[in-house]
Amino acid sequence: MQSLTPSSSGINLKSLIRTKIRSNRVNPIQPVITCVYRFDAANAAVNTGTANTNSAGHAGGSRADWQSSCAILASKVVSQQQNAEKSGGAGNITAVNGHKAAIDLDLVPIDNQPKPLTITDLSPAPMHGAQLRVAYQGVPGAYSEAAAGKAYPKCEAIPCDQFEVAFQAVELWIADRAVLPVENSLGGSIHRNYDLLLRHRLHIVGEVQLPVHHCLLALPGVRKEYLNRVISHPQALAQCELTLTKLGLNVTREAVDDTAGAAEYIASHNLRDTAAIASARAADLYGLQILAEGIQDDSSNVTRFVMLAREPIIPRTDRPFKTSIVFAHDKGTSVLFKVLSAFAFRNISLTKIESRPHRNRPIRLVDDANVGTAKHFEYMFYVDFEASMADVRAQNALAEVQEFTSFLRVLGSYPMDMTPWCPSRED
Ligand SMILES: O=C(O)C(=O)C[C@]1(C(=O)O)C=C[C@@H](O)C=C1
Repeated sequence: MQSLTPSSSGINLKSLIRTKIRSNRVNPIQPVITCVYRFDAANAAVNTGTANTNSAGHAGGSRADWQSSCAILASKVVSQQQNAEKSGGAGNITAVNGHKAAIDLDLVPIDNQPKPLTITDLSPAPMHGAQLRVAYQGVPGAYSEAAAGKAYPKCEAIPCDQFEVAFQAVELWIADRAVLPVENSLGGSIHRNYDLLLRHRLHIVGEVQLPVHHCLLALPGVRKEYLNRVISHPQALAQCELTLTKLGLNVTREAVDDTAGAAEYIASHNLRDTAAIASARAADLYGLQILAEGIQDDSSNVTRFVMLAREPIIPRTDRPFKTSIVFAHDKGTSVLFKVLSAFAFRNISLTKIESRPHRNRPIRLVDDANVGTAKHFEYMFYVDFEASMADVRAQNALAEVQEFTSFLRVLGSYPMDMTPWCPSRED
């Protein structure tokens, strides 16, 4: 797997998306793309567009915004190629995604004029080669990067500073897939990603289980006794809570965006009183020494990641599949019991159930006549079950669930990660 840093890619993904978010400053917390079912109370507008459009046209993300992003991408490619030409490249007119990028437009015959870029031109594009571009949250050396490599072994991994940016990178065709953590065997669910799955329109197309083997990292020559602070991702700090105490460290714990980012921060700020909890690969990448290995409180520490794409995959029955759904109801507590029994009666095992408060975010429901109404629900329920949507049992179960619930969405039906994993070092 290749790791693509913003500078080496020539496209600074973070700043590209930040510029976009900044230019949409009216409502900065809104994602660029909003979900079809979401009612945006703040803007008193109903979003009825597809993933890339927003018919309400509010600052959150219009088609024009999306097109301007494509234009930024395209112009970056043109300028890169022009620079290459200036520094000794061929003097010919260069082609970008099959389009002529002429330096002197006046000299180009009319039928050779550049054609507008289309969605197909942008993905997969020659500028990225044939490699799948996979967005993950964190910097190189993060466990999410390792998960991206496990999910798509030859991928070009694209670091993103936030989970939301990874979602947007796929929606804006900057990446082909995102690989994001949803649950850890010690720390539990990563709630943010559950909320984002609902707000965005991406589909779960796979899952990977990654054994997470944490190390305590510090600058070369630093000893444990010198430490008064340990920094890492909040999940990693939680996963090592007991071991840090057992190691006799009298340290404060501080949360940062990701494990490898913590390692990088120590190295770049030359911090001799601070250690990071991160992977052995992060130690290699940022020139830190490993003070202690395997410091997670449970040797079989594993994080489950989901793979996300713009399009769903076709469910099959020739191998074990899992299906993830989210639903909401407003008819009292017995509904949850009925929903769960729809699976129990058909011998379908549930592997996960998660509830998320949802009171302040109305959902837009569309009826058969395509009339939309905004509705408030107390909770959203996320359920994973072991069956494919191609399996008639799953179809019948969901037909029944639909009768009991007011909102139901299939997040994806995808092959289960059956690879055996052991609590040994992965990285
Ligand atoms: O910080 C990282 O390295 C990550 O990839 C994030 C993350 C997480 O969000 O849970 C992933 C796996 C580990 O459980 C710890 C942290």
